[in-house]
Amino acid sequence: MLTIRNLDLFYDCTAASSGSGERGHQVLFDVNLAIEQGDKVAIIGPSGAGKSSLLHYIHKELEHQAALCSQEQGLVDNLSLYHNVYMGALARHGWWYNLINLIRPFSKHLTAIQSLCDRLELDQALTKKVDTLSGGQRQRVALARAVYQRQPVFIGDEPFSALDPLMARRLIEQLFLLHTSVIMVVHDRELALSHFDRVIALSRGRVVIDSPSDQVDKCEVEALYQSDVTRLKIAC
Ligand SMILES: Nc1ncnc2c1ncn2[C@@H]1O[C@H](COP(=O)(O)OP(=O)(O)OP(=O)(O)O)[C@@H](O)[C@H]1O
Repeated sequence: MLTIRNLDLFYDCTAASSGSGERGHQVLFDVNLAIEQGDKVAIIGPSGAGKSSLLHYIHKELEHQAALCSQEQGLVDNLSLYHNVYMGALARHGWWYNLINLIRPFSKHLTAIQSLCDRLELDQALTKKVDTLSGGQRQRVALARAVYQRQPVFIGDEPFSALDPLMARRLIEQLFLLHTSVIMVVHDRELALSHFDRVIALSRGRVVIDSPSDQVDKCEVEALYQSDVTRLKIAC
């Protein structure tokens, strides 16, 4: 589905064949990856390792078959939960259809969005404005909007950071049912190892682990995070 070879990425997200100071701050170094259809991939690594940068690069490459749920949710506060989720479907319809639906929602979409919200444990009225929702509820609205794009690939940048771990596990199972492939930055290492088929770990812009999750050495993962802490302590 996607092959990345010798990727060097700079802060302006320009890909180049080799590292060079003149391109600015380099964030990814010589990344080589192949992502297949059906893969359920967790991307882990310490803060600043380059996870979001890699994820956005992957989204750019898979743009026409992938829905992105990014950290910047981009919800429209004075619109309802329904309208925010419906935004995922805007590209599937013409402007006239979208305009009518904005004024008077079609029952077909009301039913589909209600059912999706039920699956994502979002038990709020569809008419509720999103600025009255909690952080975790807003995160699930953003999640629902991405799912409502109905793309085969789901790409998520820590979409569960405001949710309790048990709910996060249930929602991942729903995402796996709703998408052929899932590629997600995950902060919770336990979750990455227990629920995803494959784990990619980054450290300082390099891929240091790319393995089936049941073959990942947990000590190696912990050392990855620990080495970052040690580095910080030495710097202090
Ligand atoms: N737009 C940007 N301009 C300049 N530097 C950037 C930009 N975006 C990211 N960076 C830098 O790139 C590096 C990797 O950032 P990135 O957000 O990809 O890391 P991350 O692993 O996702 O971090 P976190 O877990 O904290 O979200 C960091 O050093 C960051 O400061």
